[in-house]
Amino acid sequence: MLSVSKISLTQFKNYSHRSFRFTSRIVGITGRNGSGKTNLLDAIYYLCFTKSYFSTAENQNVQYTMNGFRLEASLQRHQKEEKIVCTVKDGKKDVALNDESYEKFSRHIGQFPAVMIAPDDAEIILGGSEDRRKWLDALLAQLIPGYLDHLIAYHKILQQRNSLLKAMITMTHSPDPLLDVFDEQLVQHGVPVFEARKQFLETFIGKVQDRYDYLAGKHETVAFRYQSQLLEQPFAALLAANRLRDKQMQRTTQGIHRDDLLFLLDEHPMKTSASQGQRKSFLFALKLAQYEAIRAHKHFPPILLLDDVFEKLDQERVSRLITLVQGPDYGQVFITDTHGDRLRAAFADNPEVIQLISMQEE
Ligand SMILES: Nc1ncnc2c1ncn2[C@@H]1O[C@H](COP(=O)(O)OP(=O)(O)OP(=O)(O)O)[C@@H](O)[C@H]1O
Repeated sequence: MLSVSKISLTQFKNYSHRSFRFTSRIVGITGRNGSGKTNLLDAIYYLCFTKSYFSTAENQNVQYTMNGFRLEASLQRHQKEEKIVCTVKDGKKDVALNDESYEKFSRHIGQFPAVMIAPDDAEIILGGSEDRRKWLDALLAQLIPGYLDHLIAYHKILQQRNSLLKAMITMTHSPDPLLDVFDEQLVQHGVPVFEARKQFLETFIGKVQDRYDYLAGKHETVAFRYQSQLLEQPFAALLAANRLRDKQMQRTTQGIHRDDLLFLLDEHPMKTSASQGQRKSFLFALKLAQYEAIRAHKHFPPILLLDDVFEKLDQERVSRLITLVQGPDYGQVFITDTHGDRLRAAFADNPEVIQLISMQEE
């Protein structure tokens, strides 16, 4: 079992300094709009992933006018107490587990698995292919050792290759020998990422379908289609066949950085055909299936962070979700809501299972 028992936030977003103790398996966080509920979930996410779920720019996590923040948490993992500290000061980040700083943050990912379900997740369906890759990569990084390292290396080489393609016009010598080297490295790091994505998605859809049917209370067929240029030809051949085109376009046109996922509901694209309610159910199903995949892989349940679920799902779906997360397959769950009464009522059958924390209390 993995759980957070204590967290302290200093100069993190709207928090000057505040500590919280978590004493139950289910923690309800209540408070007005803008009181910092989501920011608290994000702090927990940050400690697990060494980055915010919401903000890509680190300075957005630092309290306005300050020059750094500190997050510290005590966690229980397999009956052992662990301490994680993340600090950012003057743009420099440090992450330490039990007082030992990481040289590579990627070593931390997957050790303290967590899944966030938040309003912005709609982008996974409605946004561009980058949003879907980001979701899939965050998931696979927790499951497959080395996945993140391959992905980071791939993107670094891709950037160098693209810079070379742009600089080519001003060059007096042929860029081909250097492109050969980059291509070899792209294949070396791109193929394992492609294989991991392909293999994972083949079986994952079954889990999503189960969760969708459970939440919706009826059966509608959901499906994915993994779209990758690497399904058509081996990567090395693709790069070779498109070199001239890449030179003309001044960028790398083929590769796993172009992968996408097509989500289907009853064989129609979810993005354009599904209703808002169907999309919401699908997103929850996707995230819950993600949770289960991680649990099955790690042999212990991840931390589940549920932001504003009551605003997103109808009462019937919320009550199915609440029943599910109280079950034996789930570990520590954090749920935010603006209404304490609504949260209390949702757990009326089992009130002792939930600890309620109000943002208004200091
Ligand atoms: N870098 C920052 N420095 C200071 N305050 C910040 C920073 N970033 C965000 N905030 C503040 O945090 C608050 C938002 O907090 P959060 O999103 O956690 O609220 P919430 O309780 O989840 O609200 P809602 O119920 O509307 O979802 C806003 O008042 C915002 O101004």
